Amino acid sequence: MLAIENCRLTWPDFVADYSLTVEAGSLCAVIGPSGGGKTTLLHMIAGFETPQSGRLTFNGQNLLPLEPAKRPVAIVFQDHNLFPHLTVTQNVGLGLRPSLRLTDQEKTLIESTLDAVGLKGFDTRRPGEMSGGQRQRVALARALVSGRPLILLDEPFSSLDPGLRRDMILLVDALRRRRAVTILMTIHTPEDAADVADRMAFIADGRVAASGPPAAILHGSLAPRIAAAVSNT
Ligand SMILES: Nc1ncnc2c1ncn2[C@@H]1O[C@H](COP(=O)(O)OP(=O)(O)OP(=O)(O)O)[C@@H](O)[C@H]1O
Repeated sequence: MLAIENCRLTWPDFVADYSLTVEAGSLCAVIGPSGGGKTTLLHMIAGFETPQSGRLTFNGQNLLPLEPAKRPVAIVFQDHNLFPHLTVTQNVGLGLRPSLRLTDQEKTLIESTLDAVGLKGFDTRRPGEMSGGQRQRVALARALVSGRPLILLDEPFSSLDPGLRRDMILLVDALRRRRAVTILMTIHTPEDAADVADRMAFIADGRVAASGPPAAILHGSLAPRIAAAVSNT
């Protein structure tokens, strides 16, 4: 289980105080108004931001003393951070070995992961030769090959058209079931994830204002705030 207890971050114009639990192996969609603190939450879990107080554990392990590379966490950014001069295999290989001196076993793992995300045969392509959706699949494959059990997706599919976005969310759902990973995904279009997420967390003003089953969040007392947040993004 991912357990975030009163993790507090303070800047001159923004204060966050997060509390949230996410069961291991589940998919939690993080929604809320722009500037509410969704990305900051993911950055804190990944170790890019350090809370002044609070507790952050994953399956009982305290993450706070660990630098980002040592955390059991892989993060996929909206702009996917692929290197344009590297092939698909090399970009994914960076998730395993930054030196890119890949063993045969690692190359096989990359091949099977590319297959799992629907990119069989794309291994020698470069990002510039692929569509936006295909590039996001490469970034997803890089996170998956790392073998890290907690995957954070920060608005990964918002630049895709609605049909493709939905396909990608279904792919994420299938992969997390097959690989038993825990996923936190920020999303501007909650309805895309309503039937696949186990949990939805609504974040505003640096706090988790509510979390629970998607139907309860989307149709509960927060519905007007969620509708306003979605229409403003
Ligand atoms: N390192 C930092 N220094 C100062 N302020 C920061 C820092 N990191 C985040 N913030 C502030 O935290 C607030 C929340 O930003 P965040 O990016 O987490 O929101 P968000 O909900 O992800 O928004 P969006 O949906 O627009 O991406 C913003 O006001 C931002 O300026």
